[in-house]
Amino acid sequence: MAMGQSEKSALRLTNVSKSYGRVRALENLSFRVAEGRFFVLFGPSSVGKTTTLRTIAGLIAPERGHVEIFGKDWTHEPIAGRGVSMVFQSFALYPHLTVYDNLAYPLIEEKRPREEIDRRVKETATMLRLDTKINRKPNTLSGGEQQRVALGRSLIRRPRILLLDEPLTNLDAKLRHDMRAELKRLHRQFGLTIVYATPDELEALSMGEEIAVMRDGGVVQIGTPDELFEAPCDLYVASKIGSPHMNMIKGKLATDNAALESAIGPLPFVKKLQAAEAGEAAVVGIRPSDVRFAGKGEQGLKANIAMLEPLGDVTIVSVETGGETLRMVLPESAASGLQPGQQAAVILDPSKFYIFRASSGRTMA
Ligand SMILES: Nc1ncnc2c1ncn2[C@@H]1O[C@H](COP(=O)(O)OP(=O)(O)OP(=O)(O)O)[C@@H](O)[C@H]1O
Repeated sequence: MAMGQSEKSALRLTNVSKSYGRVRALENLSFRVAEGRFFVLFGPSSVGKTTTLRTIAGLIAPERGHVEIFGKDWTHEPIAGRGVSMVFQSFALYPHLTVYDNLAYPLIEEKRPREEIDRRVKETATMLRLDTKINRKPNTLSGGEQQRVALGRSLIRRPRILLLDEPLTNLDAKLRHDMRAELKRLHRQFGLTIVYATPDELEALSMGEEIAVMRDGGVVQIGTPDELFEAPCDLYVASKIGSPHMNMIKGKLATDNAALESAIGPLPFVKKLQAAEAGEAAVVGIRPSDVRFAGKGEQGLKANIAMLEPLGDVTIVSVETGGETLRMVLPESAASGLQPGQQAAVILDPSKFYIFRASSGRTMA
């Protein structure tokens, strides 16, 4: 989902760089977020997600680059007036205050009239389904309810952009699931622009309308979940998007550039590669769902079944062939009866190959 020309940008970062002493946290970071979009910053720990959010919020001034919010350059402007609110990973509620007073706090700080505060607290509590909990203290609430109060404290300011820094990390699996749905509902209902940082692939793919995959303080690729899954720009993105992860087979290109010579044998391509050097080191990627057992009369790669992981409706089957382990995803019914140690023949569908240049990791085909 590339941003259309007609779409208004809520946020635009251009070549933002920021260091902490010798640590380069952000390096020429650029991206745009359209108004109303659920935008995810996705990447492992230390790639710079929190630093990015803090820069947008105005808590950090970058050394280089620009931060524009709704068309205005805020790079060197104060925090107030940005219309941006941030929910931190370790949200801290005031333990001695009730839910009502926790929600009211930002408006009291803004010295709003009492009637307005009362109305907005009640509105926000209803919106977050906290209306029956309004007189409780935080320590009598569940983790999910506490998280909703923290969210409410941000939303009550009516931000134009909401920044969320790994907000579900401290919740258990069931609550995370519920909160994902809740956040999607809030986003749809109120048309908020959200920038959501997470190292969790499932969160990124299930909530993000657009995802920026980050590495080393920069953005590697931006796209919808489908775009990142279908057309990863390099090995890094290919290995981070899709579960179970893509199988990667190393080798070198055959002299005619029409196959990979690998430890498991030659893997012929559907089409000869252009702009490749014969003998060049390359990697073939194939999704576990595109590996299957050979049918009767079909010639497949000789393999041994190494491990079975039943997940309910599907089973992940790991097979060993030529010193490589390949994962396959099979429907439960197709995996029943399989045993570790059994011999099998597997087929890799060449029309589903991703081919990467080993030196740069970039996608070649
Ligand atoms: N105040 C600081 N002083 C020094 N180094 C810092 C500071 N804050 C962050 N860093 C470093 O900057 C880099 C980026 O950190 P950042 O917190 O932005 O990453 P992140 O992607 O949010 O990670 P996480 O998922 O663990 O929160 C890291 O190497 C981190 O150690």
